[in-house]
Amino acid sequence: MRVAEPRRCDVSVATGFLVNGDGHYRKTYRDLAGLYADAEAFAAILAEKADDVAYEVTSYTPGEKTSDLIMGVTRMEPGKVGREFFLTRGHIHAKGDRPEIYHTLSGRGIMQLESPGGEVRLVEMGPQQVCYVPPFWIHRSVNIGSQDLVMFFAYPADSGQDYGIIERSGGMRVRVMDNGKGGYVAEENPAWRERSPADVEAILGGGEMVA
Ligand SMILES: O=P(O)(O)OC[C@H]1O[C@](O)(CO)[C@@H](O)[C@@H]1O
Ligand SMILES: [Fe+2]
Repeated sequence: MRVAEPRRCDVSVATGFLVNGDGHYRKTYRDLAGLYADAEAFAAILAEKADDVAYEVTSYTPGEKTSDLIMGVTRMEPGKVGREFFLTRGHIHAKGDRPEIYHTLSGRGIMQLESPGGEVRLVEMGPQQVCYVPPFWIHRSVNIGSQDLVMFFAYPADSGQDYGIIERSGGMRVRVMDNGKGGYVAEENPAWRERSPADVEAILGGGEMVA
């Protein structure tokens, strides 16, 4: 068996890019339709900057196996839709037992986590703090600061992303909102629907998790 070549990439914290990677995608505000609670405020953002970049990901994918690690950098703009802070779409890994790490390089964020059973964890993320996202947690990042949120991430290359799990439950269970005092508050999402025990079991697939 031939061994893979090492790869050196550079992280540009200032631009929020992984330099010398092999992947790059952008999400515009138009791409984020349906994620936010305040439809009127979202329409106003679309009217102003529908095709501007809301967040972008530069990455390096060395292979496709469980034993390959995709690594990259996510850069997310600061801002709010109404009182709700800007966020990534969020997903669970299609292979749910795959974990992920996120290392915050700059900005202030929340790693918003939700277990299949509906438990919620909000992990505050500042520079040089690393969040371990265990297997089976739905995860999304939220920019609660006034600057770009820049995070390095790594996860097994065969993880995949399942976005439907959030859509099917009417969004994530809480929304991270401006508390009007320079901080955030988690508010219940009234549209959220609990997953059935059968759904939860299908997601966990006999795997183990703590929460
Ligand atoms: O894939 P989403 O939920 O739009 O969010 C993007 C973030 O998640 C990732 O897909 C990694 O799991 C990164 O590309 C980035 O940190
Ligand atoms: Fe992920």
